Amino acid sequence: MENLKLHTLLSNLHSLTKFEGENPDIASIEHDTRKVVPGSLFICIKGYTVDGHDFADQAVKAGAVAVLAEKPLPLTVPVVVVKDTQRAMAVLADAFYGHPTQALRLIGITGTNGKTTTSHLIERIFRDAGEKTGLIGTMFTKIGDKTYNTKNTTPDSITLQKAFHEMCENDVDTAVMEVSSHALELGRVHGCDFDIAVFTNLTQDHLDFHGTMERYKHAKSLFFSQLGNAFLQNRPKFAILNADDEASEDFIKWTAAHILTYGIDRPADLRARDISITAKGTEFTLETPQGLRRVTLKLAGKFSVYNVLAAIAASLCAGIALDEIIASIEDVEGVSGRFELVNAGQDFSVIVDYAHTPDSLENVLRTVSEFARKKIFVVIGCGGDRDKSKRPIMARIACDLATDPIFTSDNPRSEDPAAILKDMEAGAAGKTYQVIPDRKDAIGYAVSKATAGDVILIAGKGHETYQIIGDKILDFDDRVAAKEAIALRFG
Ligand SMILES: CC(=O)N[C@H]1[C@@H](OP(=O)(O)OP(=O)(O)OC[C@H]2O[C@@H](n3ccc(=O)[nH]c3=O)[C@H](O)[C@@H]2O)O[C@H](CO)[C@@H](O)[C@@H]1O[C@H](C)C(=O)N[C@@H](C)C(=O)N[C@H](CCC(=O)O)C(=O)O
Ligand SMILES: Nc1ncnc2c1ncn2[C@@H]1O[C@H](COP(=O)(O)OP(=O)(O)OP(=O)(O)O)[C@@H](O)[C@H]1O
Ligand SMILES: N[C@H](CCC[C@H](N)C(=O)O)C(=O)O
Ligand SMILES: [Mg+2]
Repeated sequence: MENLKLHTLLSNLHSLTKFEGENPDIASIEHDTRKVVPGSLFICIKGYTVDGHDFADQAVKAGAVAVLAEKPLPLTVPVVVVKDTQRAMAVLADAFYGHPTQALRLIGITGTNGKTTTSHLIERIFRDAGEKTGLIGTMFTKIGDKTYNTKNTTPDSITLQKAFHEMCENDVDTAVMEVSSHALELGRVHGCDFDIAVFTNLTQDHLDFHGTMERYKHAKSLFFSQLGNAFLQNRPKFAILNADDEASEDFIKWTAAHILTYGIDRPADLRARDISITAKGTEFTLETPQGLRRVTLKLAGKFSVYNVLAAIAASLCAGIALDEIIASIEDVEGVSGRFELVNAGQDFSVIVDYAHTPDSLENVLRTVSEFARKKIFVVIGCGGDRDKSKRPIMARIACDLATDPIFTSDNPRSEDPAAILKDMEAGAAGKTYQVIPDRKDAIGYAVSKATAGDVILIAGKGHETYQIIGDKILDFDDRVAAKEAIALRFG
């Protein structure tokens, strides 16, 4: 990146009060002292844990040449005071990195479940169509063939714009990203010029953060109401909405973008009918304005059909040919940790899945029920420091839809694992279940009890390769734990 003068950078804020202080070169912008280098502009953010203003002097010691804050600070470098540093950070990040999303086709996916899966499907279609792609989401950030670890599903605005900038430098044509409700609420995607905004569904999660389903829905709706309000011929904006989810009815009213709907149960522009679940996956007939096609997926369940419909709709809006899209989709084997089969020579099925909400757990267990002929074991926990009200609901679903539910731990974080399990048990009064707090033991128990033809669903952690207990991040992978347990039993 070329250095920018502080005053030039600040002009992007369009503040009515002109900053008259010194005008150093800005080499980088950071909100985290741990990333500050000589020449950085440090932005103070009031966080949920600490206040970035308390770290400003540390930033200066690390080489920051200017500070953006919400109050005057006694520092040796210029301090620019704004009302809301979080908001200013998004504007400055976009400007510092050269407004990268204006040079990319940007596709975002929001919704409670299915964001990662749908984003991976879309990325695959565009790659097969010969485009260079970028991907940002829960599992990683990918630019061309390089992948980077991510902390958040949707990163903060600086990390985000930096990734987009790198995409532009690497000639990426299309960037596909997950847009979480937290990101929408906290303005992490302010300034991102989305071309296509996709909605998967809205069901219960994250009530610890949003408070009510209404507020949660409102956060999701921002994605569509903020989508380009100009009818540009060269860059039309599209909202891809799930006709079977009633939240879409409001999103349709609140967006000015062109709308394409998809669905199964209700009329939609793209509709799947005659769905049949086969041993190898799912088949359905696709109705589109461009004709009918029979589609054969290697992916399981009705919920996968929704993700596929959303991906097809987004790709059609970008002008990719329907038959090309279907060829790509039919070739997809699956997404890591989503309904992933673990085969280690055992005579029962073991499935690792990322279901960690009531709706996803119910969907995935219903899908299992469609082919399971004998017992269904489910190993399930609920995350610590996350929505407590979903715990009893998930436990009840596990008891209602599996024959052998086993409650265990899933990233207890700062909470006592026993207390989380008690919250779960409150939803399972009168039902039969086991409680095995150690996740490895819980998986071992299910594997030791399963017999030929049974199914074990290990839910909640999917692709995760860790278990967070207290402030320790321990190595843990459901797929490895299952394989080890199978090896122990069958030698
Ligand atoms: C609740 C929430 O969203 N928290 C996010 C927030 O953290 P925070 O407010 O606790 O930050 P903080 O630690 O108080 O720090 C405040 C400021 O001081 C700075 N600081 C702090 C310490 C230090 O030594 N030096 C320093 O400069 C920090 O960089 C920050 O600017 O800002 C951080 C940096 O951007 C985020 O990584 C962090 O996400 C945490 C890890 C998190 O768990 N978030 C979850 C709830 C979340 O956002 N989830 C959604 C996905 C949900 C889904 O997919 O279903 C997501 O998009 O990831
Ligand atoms: N369209 C869908 N509707 C309901 N459940 C789904 C759907 N797609 C996937 N799921 C279920 O949700 C789980 C998580 O899927 P995925 O990772 O794609 O969602 P996500 O929205 O990215 O989740 P997160 O917000 O945690 O990143 C899957 O393992 C599956 O059980
Ligand atoms: N994006 C979700 C992931 C939850 C995954 C589950 N394993 C847990 O830790 O609760 C969250 O941060 O709430
Ligand atoms: Mg995700």
